[in-house]
Amino acid sequence: MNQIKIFSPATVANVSCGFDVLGFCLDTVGDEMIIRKTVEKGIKITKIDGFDLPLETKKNVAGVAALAIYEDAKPDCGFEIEIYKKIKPGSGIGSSSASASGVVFAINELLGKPYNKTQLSDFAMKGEAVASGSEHADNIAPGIFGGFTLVKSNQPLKILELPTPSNLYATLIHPQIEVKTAEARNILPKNIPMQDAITQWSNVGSLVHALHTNDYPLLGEALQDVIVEPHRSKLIPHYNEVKKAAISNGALGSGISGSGPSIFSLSEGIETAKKVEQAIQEVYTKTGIEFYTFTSKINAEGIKILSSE
Ligand SMILES: Nc1ncnc2c1ncn2[C@@H]1O[C@H](COP(=O)(O)OP(=O)(O)OP(=O)(O)O)[C@@H](O)[C@H]1O
Ligand SMILES: N[C@@H](CCO)C(=O)O
Repeated sequence: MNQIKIFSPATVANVSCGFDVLGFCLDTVGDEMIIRKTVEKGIKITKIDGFDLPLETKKNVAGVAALAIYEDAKPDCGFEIEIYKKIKPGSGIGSSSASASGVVFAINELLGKPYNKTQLSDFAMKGEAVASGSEHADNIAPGIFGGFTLVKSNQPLKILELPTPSNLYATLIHPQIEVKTAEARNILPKNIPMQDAITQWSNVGSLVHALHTNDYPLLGEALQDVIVEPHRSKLIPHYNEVKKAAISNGALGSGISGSGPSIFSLSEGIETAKKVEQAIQEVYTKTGIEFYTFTSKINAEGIKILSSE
């Protein structure tokens, strides 16, 4: 195989209570990438379509992630990368992570799959760090593994695959403002009250249990964030109204997607998710702020191969 085209999906990190550890994979939105072997050694980004991002290898998360796997594998060839970007950078649905995960997945395929998914996530994290200023795998893991994932530890990297309830749908709204992950991390407190920690870890445990037992009401109860949301929700206009509209129209719960500004809601069944999407659109239409919404099933597969030659 000399060339591969892949779909690298958008992802939702944190999932309310699981800051830096929980994430899930979306299906309807994602980037496409073409990666091909070259005789000339090294990593080159030859095209970025859609958004104005650096072509320079060491300034682009895709380039840095590609270098991480390339320097470890030491293959007898180089790689060039084309990125067809559909996920807006700074949207909170894992734009940078889709590039980092996609490229390492593709290079691994071109090399004959010498690495496992955890090793690929480790390489991708090196790229993600360029965007956010810290290494975290909560967007990368759901992209590479698919479904819901929990990052048990970063060093050594250990990722747990959680079950994906088949009738669970995510509705996303992306207000057209940019929140940089690095900035959204800087506003967080360094210490948290014990009572908040207790509430949060009770919710993380409950959410994992709910996924294992298909307990939708418990999943809804667990979608609470008493630590990060109070600080970051201030960066998102009409955040509380969106949440209220989603929940009063049947959503199990809502929260900030990654570091925002996107807001996610989870619903049981596509009909409810579509009703939630409409209610959220009504809230935002009145504000005059540009936005887009979409509803997606949870993508249990993760990154997909579109073609290869
Ligand atoms: N290939 C790339 N794709 C997207 N962003 C990139 C890429 N390479 C570098 N960047 C930089 O990364 C930053 C966007 O990443 P950031 O983590 O802030 O957003 P995000 O990935 O959409 O959010 P989140 O991780 O919260 O879902 C921008 O400053 C952008 O210039
Ligand atoms: N866990 C990360 C996800 C965004 O990259 C954060 O919330 O800062």
